[in-house]
Amino acid sequence: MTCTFVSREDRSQRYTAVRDTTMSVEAGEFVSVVGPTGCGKSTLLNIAAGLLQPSSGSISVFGKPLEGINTRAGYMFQGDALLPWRNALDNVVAGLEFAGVGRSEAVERGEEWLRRVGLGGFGDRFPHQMSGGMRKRTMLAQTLIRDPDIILMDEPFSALDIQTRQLMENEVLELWMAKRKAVLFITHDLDEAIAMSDRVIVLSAGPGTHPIGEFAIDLPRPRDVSEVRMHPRFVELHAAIWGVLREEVLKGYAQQKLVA
Ligand SMILES: Nc1ncnc2c1ncn2[C@@H]1O[C@H](COP(=O)(O)OP(=O)(O)OP(=O)(O)O)[C@@H](O)[C@H]1O
Repeated sequence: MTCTFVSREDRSQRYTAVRDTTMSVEAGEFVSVVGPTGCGKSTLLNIAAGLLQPSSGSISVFGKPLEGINTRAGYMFQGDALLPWRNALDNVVAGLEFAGVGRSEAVERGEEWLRRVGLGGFGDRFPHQMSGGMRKRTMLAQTLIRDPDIILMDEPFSALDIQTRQLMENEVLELWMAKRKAVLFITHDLDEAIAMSDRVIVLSAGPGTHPIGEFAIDLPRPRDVSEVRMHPRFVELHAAIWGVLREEVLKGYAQQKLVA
């Protein structure tokens, strides 16, 4: 699959973000994609979500070609995606409401999910009354409440401090271990990718991003993201993947400096 953006002002101006890329995630598999900044990671995720059409190539979901929005997927964005005028509970149940679930069932399931993400009793807080970690937990509950078969996450924890981040990574792993849904996880943090995943895919710097390495993460589960970093196999995998990623990060950085 390839994805080229055409400039609105000048249609001869084109930018091919992703080129000749084939990627698959098995049911129940946790796959991370790492790559230098601006290389096209979010573009790939938007394509998987059905928010963006590839310029050529195709996407299939559980064997069927994807047309329009990927309704089997839940999407957790990089930034703050909560509605500021809704409290935590009403944010969590928004998707159920849109799907036509009745209020009392929605509230029951919403409260259950708030408890699962450690926010039991905080349902009446508005986004501005919550910490960054609480907002992320609310977003997590909002994404998972509809029980999607595929979970798409775009650097979900990049804005958090390291302690909150590790807590949330462990929570996501725990929830994932219980349900084993397919996860496509975008991050620029190699440690996070290795600690969480079954497989790590490395993307090249753009333009024309494509996978340049793929690594099976054969670390035992269940994992604690801070402990697993001490595992000798973790260190080995980190060195091997960084060997592939390093050059691309430098290229990506040089390009950003050119643009700036
Ligand atoms: N709608 C668009 N129109 C034109 N160019 C775009 C559009 N969306 C993305 N791009 C370009 O495509 C490239 C890839 O963007 P993308 O957001 O996928 O990168 P990323 O790897 O997710 O970045 P980051 O690590 O900074 O989040 C960038 O150079 C970006 O400027």
